[in-house]
Amino acid sequence: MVRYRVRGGNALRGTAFIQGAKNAVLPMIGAALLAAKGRTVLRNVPIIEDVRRAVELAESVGAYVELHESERTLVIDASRLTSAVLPAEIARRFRGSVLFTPALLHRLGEAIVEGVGGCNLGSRNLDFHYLGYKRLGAVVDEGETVIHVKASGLTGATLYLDTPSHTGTENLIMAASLAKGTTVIENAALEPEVLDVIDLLTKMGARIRGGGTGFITVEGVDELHAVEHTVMPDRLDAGVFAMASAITGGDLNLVGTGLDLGVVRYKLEQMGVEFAPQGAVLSVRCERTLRPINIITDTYPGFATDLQSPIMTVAALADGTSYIHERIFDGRFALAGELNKMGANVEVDGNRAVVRGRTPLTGTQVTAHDLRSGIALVLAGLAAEGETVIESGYLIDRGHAHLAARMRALGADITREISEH
Ligand SMILES: CC(=O)N[C@H]1[C@@H](OP(=O)(O)OP(=O)(O)OC[C@H]2O[C@@H](n3ccc(=O)[nH]c3=O)[C@H](O)[C@@H]2O)O[C@H](CO)[C@@H](O)[C@@H]1O
Ligand SMILES: C=C(OP(=O)(O)O)C(=O)O
Repeated sequence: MVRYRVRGGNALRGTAFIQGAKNAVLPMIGAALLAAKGRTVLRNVPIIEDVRRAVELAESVGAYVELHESERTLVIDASRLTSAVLPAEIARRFRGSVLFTPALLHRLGEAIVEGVGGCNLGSRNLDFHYLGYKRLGAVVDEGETVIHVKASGLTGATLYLDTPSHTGTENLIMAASLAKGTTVIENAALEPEVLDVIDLLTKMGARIRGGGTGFITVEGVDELHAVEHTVMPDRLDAGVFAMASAITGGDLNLVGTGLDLGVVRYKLEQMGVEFAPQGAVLSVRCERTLRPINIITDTYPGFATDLQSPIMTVAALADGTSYIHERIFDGRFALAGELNKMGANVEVDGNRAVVRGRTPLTGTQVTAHDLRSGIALVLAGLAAEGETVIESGYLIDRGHAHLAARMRALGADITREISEH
């Protein structure tokens, strides 16, 4: 059991180093398995539990993988894949496991998916993935627990996503990259991480046009080769550090190549947070009482659902009533009950929440129900009086690298503990 212990009241000051993006590196590990020769090198890899699970999963299908933690570098040799099975005990522990299917399909002619994990956020369907594979010529056998996808070569087709699924877009681009002929993906996801994956695949030899337009065309090629790529910075990690600066009255300099917080920055500015880009560094501070905010989550370039829980904590500390409308997932308000235990006043009605601030927060024992509610509780702990103990800290470690050490370096009083129970 991992738990985080936070004693609130310290302002966070200094330079925060933003990790590489979880939601870019996971599809990249899946993409590396498409290369039948050579070694792929991924740099700026976040040392998070999801990456460790992805390494285990890649090894379980026969890839040779080196994770050089202090160099934040992965070396992946997928020249000898030996198993088409994505075993339940690893695959059920992270969502990114879904991104291994295209490589197994192309390299071994089948993928046997024993399970897919990820944050528990209500329904998380995969129908767009499987419908897409079918339209490319695969046979998909959806059993009670195991899904078997088979194909002796894929052929390009026109695909349409009902909503622009993030991993769905990545999977269908990977599947189309080695298919015969042209594939068109309509209503594709626009997320920057998807564009970073397209950059990697393009370096590998894939022919992909239209990234970022919602309308992607892929001309299939015969093979993809192993290359080197640097993972983009994690805008969710950056958003969390910006919020930590804001709610503690701190002053942080965020460092992460080409960091772009988009709408998150504008929403925090509406709340009174000041951002000052200084060349490659983004400074964040807040010297005034926070104003309340309205948030509607959406696919990119809308407000990212993954920062909805963290901004709920910020809203609880703002002076007035904030409104949050969650439009991506139907079960992403598990944070509300935990925040209320700390003294917040959050009322949930379906996919809408009303946050009445400002209420003083007091430390107590709380539970992370998913990665982002976990990090939102760390934020609450930083601003609370007394000690906050956050159970189920593994969920936080799924997505944030060396969190306690990075926050301690900025003045936070936070420790990460491991116990038997
Ligand atoms: C590893 C990774 O990149 N995870 C991210 C990815 O998850 P993930 O790719 O799983 O999220 P999707 O964009 O696919 O899902 C968004 C919504 O679409 C629905 N849907 C999706 C696919 C499908 O085939 N059918 C369907 O109905 C889901 O049930 C959900 O309600 O995007 C989410 C939304 O930005 C983020 O919260 C996750 O951090
Ligand atoms: C929902 C998330 O992750 P995953 O899709 O990996 O479960 C997240 O990062 O908040």
